[in-house]
This record gives sequence, structure tokens and C-alpha cells, in this order.
Amino acid sequence: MAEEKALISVLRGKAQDVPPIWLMRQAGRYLPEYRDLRATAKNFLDFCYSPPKAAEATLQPIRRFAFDAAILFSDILVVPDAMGQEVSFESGAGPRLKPIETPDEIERLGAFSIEKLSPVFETIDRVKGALPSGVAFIGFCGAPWTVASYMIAGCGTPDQAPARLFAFHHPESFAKLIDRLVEASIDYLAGQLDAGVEVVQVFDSWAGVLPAQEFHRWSAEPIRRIVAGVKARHPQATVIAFVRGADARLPRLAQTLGADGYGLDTALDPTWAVAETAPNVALQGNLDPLALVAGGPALNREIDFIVDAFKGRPHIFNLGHGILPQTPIEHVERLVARVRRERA
Ligand SMILES: Cc1c2[nH]c(c1CCC(=O)O)Cc1[nH]c(c(CCC(=O)O)c1C)Cc1[nH]c(c(CCC(=O)O)c1C)Cc1[nH]c(c(C)c1CCC(=O)O)C2
Repeated sequence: MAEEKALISVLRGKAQDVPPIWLMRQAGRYLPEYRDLRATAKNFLDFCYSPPKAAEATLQPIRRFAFDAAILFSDILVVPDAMGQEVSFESGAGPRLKPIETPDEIERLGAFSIEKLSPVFETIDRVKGALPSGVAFIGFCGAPWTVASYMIAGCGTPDQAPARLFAFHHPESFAKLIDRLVEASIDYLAGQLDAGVEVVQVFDSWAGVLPAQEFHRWSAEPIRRIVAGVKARHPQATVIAFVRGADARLPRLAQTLGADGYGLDTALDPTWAVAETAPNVALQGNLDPLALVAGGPALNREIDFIVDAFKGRPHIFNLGHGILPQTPIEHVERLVARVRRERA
């Protein structure tokens, strides 16, 4: 039997001497080869739905940095796209959808068409044959709250106020949208696992804006249902929950969501997270993406602090949020070398 991949071992609760490393949004605009490839597609979603291009974008950061995991190149907003709420991306301005303003519009959303996402599964099939042994393959989806927040607002907002207001005004209708996203996410992640990913990560990038009861209802509980639904269909699969802004709610999440690993955002203190969660729970994170932009002694100091804070604990080295487009490539190279202790 092939040796267990380091990232999978960590998710199964086994600490490694050297933590496996990958970076959220590791495929993207900080890479010149990504920018060249991206220029060959007429828009971002076409790019996501082109298996040869999406497979190449998935593999680019693996070739360059030999990360311990590849993450499928796609986007969380393909799910609303597959529900008939058309999505487009304007360059420099982020995603655009037709906003949902009334409960009626939730009733009128189409059924989730998993067939529409068949190019994603074909991308997975292409990548899995091309990955070096030892490199784990991660699929993903957005958590229902984060995806719903874009579906309601129709674009990115600083505080997700449109979705928060909609949920206060129309809780029953909002619950229907969340339920539909839970079901779609389970089908979608199970489809990704059928196609060949080994790990799935659920991104709740906007959980941190919710007050306690809303957080429980719209962020935590839907993620718990997704984890249970995925594991019912794929008992071997491992799941990472990235609940950005979980803050003091992390220990309770780690007891209740049922995931194998928890992503920590930049603001969480690793020493506290290690002390407040069970020792077999894997933790992922949480270098400040701006430290990676800054480089210099600050970067070394931050890397060493994180590696040391998680020592002896199942830990996946990662950023606390996505890599920024202005990140110098040499800083990423230095990060990987330093985490692997090839200290230059
Ligand atoms: C909220 C969210 C989205 N998408 C995603 C999230 C959750 C993680 C997070 O909080 O960063 C997740 C995502 N988006 C993308 C990936 C691909 C895989 C990877 O991590 O490398 C992943 C995992 C590609 C992408 N998704 C997007 C790009 C840039 C578009 C381009 O190249 O033209 C990429 C590479 C576009 C996107 N997609 C989204 C926004 C708000 C934007 C615009 C902002 C931006 O440009 O970064 C929605």
C-alpha cells in the first residue's frame, strides 16, 4: 500500500515533524504563468469551466513550489451559477450576480444542476493523474452563509449587510435558501470526491460578521450538516472547515462540526487555539498574508512563531486567508524552504 500522504496523516490526527504546507488561493494572479493562462480565456467562469486550463492552473503552484497539496482551480460561486443565478466576474471589481431582493426570488431559483458542473469533475480527473505522489488533492465549496451573502447582495460587500438584513426580515425564506445550499454543497462535494479529490475544504469567509444566534443558525449548523452528509457518502474523506472570524467560537466549533481539521484565520492566536481544542484535532494556518508580502525579518519571525506554536500538534501550515496578488514569488519560496527547515 502506498504511504499515507503527509496532509492526510495530519487530518487523521497524526502530528508530523515537518508540517505539510499549502496556501489558500495558491493558484492565482501572483504567478506570471497564471496571468498568461488567464489571458487565454474570455472570462473567469469560462476559465473555471475549461478542464485543460483549470487543470493547468491547479498544477502550476505544485510545479513551482512542490506544495504538499493541490487545490482544485474553480470558485465558490459556481454553485449559484448552477442554480441558474448567473454569475460574472468583472476584472478588478469582483463577482456580479443579479441580487436576490425578495422571498419570491428564492422560490424562483432553479434546481441545482450538477450536470452544469461536469467540467469541474473533468478537471479533477485530469489533475489526479498528473499529481506527484505524496501531494494530496483538495476540493472545496463555499459554506452556505458565505455563498448566500453573495447571492443576496449580488456582489462583494464589506460587512454582508444585505444578507444579514434579509435574514432578519425573512428568516423562513432565508432558511430555505440555506437548506438548498446545504443539499447542493453535499452533492457537489460528493461529486468532487467521486471524481478523485481526497480532502474537501468548506470556506466560510464571512462567518465573522454574524452575531451569536445567527452564527449558530446560518454558519455553524449548515456546515455541520454538510460535513455529516459528505461523510455519510464518503466515509474515508477528510474535511477541513475554514470559518473565518470564528474567534472565541473556535473551541465549540471544533467539538461540534465533525470536521477533521479547522482553518485558523490570521487574527487567531495559535497558542490559544492549541490549548483550547482537543489534541487530535488538526489545525491549519495561519500566517498573515501581509507578512508574506512584506518578507524580510518580519516574515522569518512570523513563520518561526507559527511552526513553534503548533509543534507536536497535527498542523497544516497555511496562510490565515488567501495569498495576495502582490506577493513576491521569492517570499513564497523562502516560506516553503523555512517551514521545511532548509534554513538558508
Ligand atoms: C469568497 C470566495 C470567492 N472565491 C473563493 C472564496 C473563499 C476564499 C476567500 O475568502 O478568499 C474561493 C476560491 N477562489 C478561487 C479558488 C481557486 C483555488 C485556489 O485556492 O488557488 C478558490 C478556493 C479562484 C479565484 N477566484 C477569483 C480569482 C481572481 C479572478 C481572476 O483571476 O480573474 C481567482 C484566481 C475571483 C473571486 N472569487 C470570489 C471573489 C470575491 C473574487 C474576486 C476577488 C479576487 O479577485 O480575489 C469569491
